[in-house]
Amino acid sequence: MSRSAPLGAPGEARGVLSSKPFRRLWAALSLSSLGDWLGLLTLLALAAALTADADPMTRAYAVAGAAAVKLAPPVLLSPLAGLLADRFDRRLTMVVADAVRALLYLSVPLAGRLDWLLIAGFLAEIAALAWGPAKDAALTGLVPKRRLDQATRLGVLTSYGTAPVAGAVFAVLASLSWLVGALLPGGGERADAFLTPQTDAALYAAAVAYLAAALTAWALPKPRRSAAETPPTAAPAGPAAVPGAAAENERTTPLATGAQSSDNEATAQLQTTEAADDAAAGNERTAPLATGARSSDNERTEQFAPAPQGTEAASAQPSAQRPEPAQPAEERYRPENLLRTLWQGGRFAGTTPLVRGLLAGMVSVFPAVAAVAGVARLHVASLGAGNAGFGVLFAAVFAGMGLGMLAGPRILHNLSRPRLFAVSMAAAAVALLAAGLIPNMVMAAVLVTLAGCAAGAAWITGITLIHQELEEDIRTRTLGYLNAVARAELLVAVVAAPLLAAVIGDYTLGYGDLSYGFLGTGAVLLIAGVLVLPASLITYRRVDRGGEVALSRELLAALRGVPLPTTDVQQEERRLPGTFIVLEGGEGAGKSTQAGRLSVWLRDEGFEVVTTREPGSTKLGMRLRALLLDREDTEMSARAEALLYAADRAEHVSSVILPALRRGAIVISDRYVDSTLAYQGAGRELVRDDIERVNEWATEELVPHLTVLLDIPPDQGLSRLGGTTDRMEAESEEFHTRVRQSFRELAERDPSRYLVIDAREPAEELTREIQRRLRPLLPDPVPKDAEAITGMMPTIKE
Ligand SMILES: Nc1ncnc2c1ncn2[C@@H]1O[C@H](COP(=O)(O)OP(=O)(O)O)[C@@H](O)[C@H]1O
Ligand SMILES: Cc1cn([C@H]2C[C@H](O)[C@@H](COP(=O)(O)OP(=O)(O)O)O2)c(=O)[nH]c1=O
Repeated sequence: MSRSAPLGAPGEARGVLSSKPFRRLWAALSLSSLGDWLGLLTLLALAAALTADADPMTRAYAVAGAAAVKLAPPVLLSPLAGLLADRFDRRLTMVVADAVRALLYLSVPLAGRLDWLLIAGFLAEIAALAWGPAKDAALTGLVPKRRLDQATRLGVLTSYGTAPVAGAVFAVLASLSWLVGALLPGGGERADAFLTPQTDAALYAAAVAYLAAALTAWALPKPRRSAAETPPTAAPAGPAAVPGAAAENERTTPLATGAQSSDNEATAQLQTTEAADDAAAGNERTAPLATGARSSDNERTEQFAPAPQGTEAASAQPSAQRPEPAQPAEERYRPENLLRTLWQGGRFAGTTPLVRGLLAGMVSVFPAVAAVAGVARLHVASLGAGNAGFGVLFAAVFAGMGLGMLAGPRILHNLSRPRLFAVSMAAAAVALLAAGLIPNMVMAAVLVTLAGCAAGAAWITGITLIHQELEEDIRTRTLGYLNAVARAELLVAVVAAPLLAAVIGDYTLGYGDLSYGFLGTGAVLLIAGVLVLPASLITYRRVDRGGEVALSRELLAALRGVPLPTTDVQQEERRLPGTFIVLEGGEGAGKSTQAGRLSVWLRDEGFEVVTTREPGSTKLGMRLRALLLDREDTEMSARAEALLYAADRAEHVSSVILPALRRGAIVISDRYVDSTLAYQGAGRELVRDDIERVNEWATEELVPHLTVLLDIPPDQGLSRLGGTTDRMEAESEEFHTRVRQSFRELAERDPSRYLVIDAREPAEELTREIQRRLRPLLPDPVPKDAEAITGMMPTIKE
């Protein structure tokens, strides 16, 4: 499993959304998720509203209870989903579950009672338990297998992307109904922050969203798939799942525990043979209990499902209509068993110190941010804001998280990932601390956004690191475990947060004329920050690989967007005794001439010298060189060209340069990575970052100690070369001018690692300049007899 494409990459979304049936399913999922989030918001707000006159503790119980009924069922009752899964037609299940939820949410404002609020909320979640597996199975049926991962990721992204939307909708509806209430006769008294009509509007909106989702699901086509494909194990959706883990866990995570995955394999095998049986026996093998329901569902489905393209003619003839099984065996869904995952998970988690540190960090950040959602309603009330403020705060946390996931790693891309992880954790902690201490609504919204942003960045970085660090098998289990822990934590944190706030209570601290309102809800945020801060320090210790550049220096460089000159340190880390020198420059600049002169000088000094060049210093390289410089082959795409140079380089580094450096030799290479950056990056106008990444990988991040840039105007360099030109030399003047400019920019970026000289000077003068710069870098000379080895290495043309 390769690293996942970035979440929600536009290209990715476009790819899956080009399928019309999936677009429908996606619309149904979006509407349903919107309903979920609106439901959560209204339940929390209404619980507070209905207990507005009660004491703070009762109110906290009401809010915590509302959170519990909404979040506990997916955690505690996930085995039930297994019983429900595949018992009924999936499309019908989705429609019914959405319709039931719509009716339940409609009934809440009509009843206007706390006990019914809690019961209705709970029942709605039971309906959601049936909806989830049905949606996942529908996904398998509608999306081609190769797109399934993308579709699942888009689905998870949508589940969370709708959270800030719901927050904003809630805020707008609350403000509007407040306004209407205030304008009505006697409105002055009714414009109360806790007034239920404000939440009623959002409940109606949730009901409308569910109804629209039901209608959209109704229009879904009947799934058809080939029998041999294995079922997906869907990523969890809805408020109870965890963004990063779910997004990255691909489709196998929920079945992450050992027992489950073996179950799954067994099922997959079984299903393949069963599917064949199905085709022959018309699904007679189906469990008796389900048969009746299925066949009638099936008929209905046949009537409503649009015929697939190209089969209209066939289906017009009754004899051609052979009922297909409503629930083909290969699509049978195995839901996750969250409790089992939690129970079994700890055994394999944390195989290396880095992973242990990451896991510890991630499980400490998540509940801290979840606590914000738990206290948000009561906190905004204490800050004098009403439901609209609650909507804003809720939207702020989730929008912040989304932003952090998308932008965090990009903005600070020069910071090492383990450090980015720990720094993001600390930033989330500080933002929470400040949010807890500053009793002001606007500041709360800003700080909570920042905390969400930092937590989102930490989460996505942690997931990426886990992907990098762990082998596929253990990684899948780890992500599954993490997902399960985070969901359980979300439940505990959201429920416990309001209770803790009520237990702490509000205080006014006075000093002379000054007074400071210390809020119980603020204290919860403060505690969250206080807990995460030391956790971030411990995590930093664990995940930081040590011996690197000071964090402050690296952080500053990352914020300024400049790469850190870590090369010396990296070389040190590698403990390579050799010295790596590269000559760069345009055509005819005199690189080979200088390489030859320098090697003569260095050998005289007693060093083992390896002079080499790119492309073409290895067997493979020679073939690549022939391909790359063949004038006949003008059709090559720029990317292919860049990759071929990188391939040549990978072979060069691993079979020539690194072995020589390990021996302690001085390696002089005529061209290296900068040539690709200049020729393919600037010359062919490819994205420099992409080339850098590919080359970092190809070279195992080997960076020269010194790069000598022989700078010369292209026309003068080219005029020095006699005879025929190769494919690159034959490029236009503008091309070579861009190449020259790019070389100069690369040198300016990191002057400590470059020597730029005017290559128009006489060769002897150039050699002297290089010698002056090189002397301090050279190690103690080695015995003369090492030169024998040098003779074996590829030589530079003179
Ligand atoms: N400093 C210099 N001044 C004038 N001519 C030079 C100088 N250095 C090299 N040359 C000549 O220029 C031509 C190209 O030099 P070469 O070292 O092969 O360049 P490159 O390897 O950069 O393509 C050769 O004929 C060489 O003798
Ligand atoms: C190493 C490298 C070379 N090149 C081009 C530059 C040169 O035109 C050609 C190498 O040919 P070569 O004959 O070795 O040229 P020079 O003597 O000037 O080094 O390949 C790239 O475009 N990208 C690269 O990464």
